[in-house]
Amino acid sequence: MFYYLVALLIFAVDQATKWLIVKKMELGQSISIIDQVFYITSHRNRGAAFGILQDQRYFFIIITIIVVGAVIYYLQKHAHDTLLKTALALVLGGAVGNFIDRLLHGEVVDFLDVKIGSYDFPIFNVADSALVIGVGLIFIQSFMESKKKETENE
Ligand SMILES: CCC[C@@H]1OC(=O)[C@@H](C)C[C@H](C)CCCCC(=O)CCC[C@@H](CC)/C=C/C=C(\COC)CC[C@@H](O)[C@@H](O)C[C@H](O)CNC1=O
Repeated sequence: MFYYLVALLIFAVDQATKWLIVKKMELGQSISIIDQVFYITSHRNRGAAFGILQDQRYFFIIITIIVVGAVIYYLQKHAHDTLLKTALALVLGGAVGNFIDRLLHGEVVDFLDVKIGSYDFPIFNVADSALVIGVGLIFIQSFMESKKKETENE
């Protein structure tokens, strides 16, 4: 139950920040936070990561429903490890955050604009961050699990 509250918190922060960007900034407007490194830029994406598959709204909605279903099933049935449950809560909160954008508007609000040297990383949002961190933690947890099994079998 606690992990659903974590997901709800991620979802609420994601939606609140997107709402502020839509209300307080013009599309395309950019505010420098750390010059040459970090900007808040009001952007919309009708695709997935890196803007792939533009305008595949219903495809993304279906994929997200599958992702959310799998995460809830796993949270209920198989996840016992705190790290894994936290990771799944991050993925759940992030997936639902972008899902609501796609369902209501057919596009996702992005605003975190990071420039790494000359490379301008795709503008993303809180939901994307939670998704990437959540998936990263799942990889770390499964790697740790396999290491533990290896030492047990020795
Ligand atoms: C993070 C998953 C993207 C997120 O997936 C979602 O919603 C899920 C729940 C539903 C998708 C339809 C299905 C997952 C597709 C898999 C995927 O995408 C592989 C990603 C690899 C990963 C390797 C590290 C890149 C990460 C990139 C970015 C995130 O950087 C922090 C840049 C984000 C910007 O392009 C921004 O415009 C994106 C926009 O906000 C819409 N977001 C989505 O589609």
